[in-house]
Amino acid sequence: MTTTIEVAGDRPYPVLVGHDLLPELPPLLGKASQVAVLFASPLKAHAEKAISTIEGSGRTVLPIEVPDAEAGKTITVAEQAWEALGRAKFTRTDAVVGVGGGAVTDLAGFVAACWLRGVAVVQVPTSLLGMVDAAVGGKTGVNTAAGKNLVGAFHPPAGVLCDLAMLDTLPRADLTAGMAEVVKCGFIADPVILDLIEAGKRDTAIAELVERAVRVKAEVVGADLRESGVREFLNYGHTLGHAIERFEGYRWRHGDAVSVGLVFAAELGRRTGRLDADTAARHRTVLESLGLPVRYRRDAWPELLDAMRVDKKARGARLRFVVLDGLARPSVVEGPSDDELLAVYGSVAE
Ligand SMILES: NC(=O)c1ccc[n+]([C@@H]2O[C@H](COP(=O)([O-])OP(=O)(O)OC[C@H]3O[C@@H](n4cnc5c(N)ncnc54)[C@H](O)[C@@H]3O)[C@@H](O)[C@H]2O)c1
Ligand SMILES: O=C(O)C(=O)C[C@@H](O)[C@H](O)[C@H](O)COP(=O)(O)O
Ligand SMILES: [Zn+2]
Repeated sequence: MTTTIEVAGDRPYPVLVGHDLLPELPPLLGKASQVAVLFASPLKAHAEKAISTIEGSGRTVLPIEVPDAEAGKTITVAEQAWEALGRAKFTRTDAVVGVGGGAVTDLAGFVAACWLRGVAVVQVPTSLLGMVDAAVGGKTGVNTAAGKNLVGAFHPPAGVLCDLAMLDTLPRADLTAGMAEVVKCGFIADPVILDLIEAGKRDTAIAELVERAVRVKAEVVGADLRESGVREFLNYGHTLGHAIERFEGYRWRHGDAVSVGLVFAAELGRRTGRLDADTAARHRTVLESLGLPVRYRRDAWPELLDAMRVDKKARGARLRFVVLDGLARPSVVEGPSDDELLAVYGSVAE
């Protein structure tokens, strides 16, 4: 069964969740006569199926293979893709398709957002994290030495195909990392997600978990594409998470870093008197039960604090963190002192 979740906005678009969704791809490509398909080598087989489906609709395909994972999410790789589009004389009615995990869909979206100031992109996420988060919502971008996703654009896709069959080839560690964003959605908006995971239904209820997490994301980004309000809540756990990713030179999985960041944010909520101790402790328990990391290096703190200062939610010198006032009640805390933050870091430091 295929479920369609509509994302509202100036240009509403569908997110399809189900099996064998590639036949749904051509109608999302509009008037494109050329379609660039961005993919990394582990997804070559999946990309080839997408390519033959697009070719079967009478369009010309430009396959663009990019480096895998975060190694592909750079301005250099984006530039190489733009050069390829230039050589192919890609026009405004042509389209880009991203087939891959969140790194590839972020890159594909960014390439599409900038080419001729914006051509259509259709996302075919192949990782759990890509399906429940990265491919939905139109945040696109690349990493730089200064920090995670600091260069990018808001560019919503024309459609998203979450083909659950693709998860069969996803390495277990990447599936686990994706669960961190699913858990995030559970804490900020939909506690049934947490109940399902605690009942041990992570694998048997994967379709329901994906759908629930997509609905959380779709509702938020449909209301606030450009993150002027509620969209910040999707950044729960990310202030420290992104700092860890930078500290690790983008070699840690995003979801793993977010997992540590979620425990940190829960503790910040508890220490500032907003969140009850049981809900704070529940973060650690549920993430640990999934095999996600909940601790990080004590000696990294000065660099992590420095990295958090370029977080997009910061305003001037004031850091801002998403916290919980209770289960499914996200809010923002502004300007905690460095001493307070260090004390909170003690709860995840090892
Ligand atoms: N734009 C957004 O709103 C948003 C949201 C969340 C995360 N992100 C970004 O997404 C990225 C993380 O995404 P990710 O966790 O998917 O990591 P990833 O894209 O690095 O993929 C992880 C690994 O899994 C492989 N893989 C993916 N699907 C596969 C499949 N079906 N079969 C076999 N291998 C497969 C990839 O090739 C890669 O080696 C980060 O860059 C993060 O910043 C963006
Ligand atoms: O969609 C959003 O908004 C999010 O914050 C979702 C996050 O899971 C995601 O990692 C996002 O890329 C982070 O955005 P950033 O603006 O902090 O780079
Ligand atoms: Zn994230």
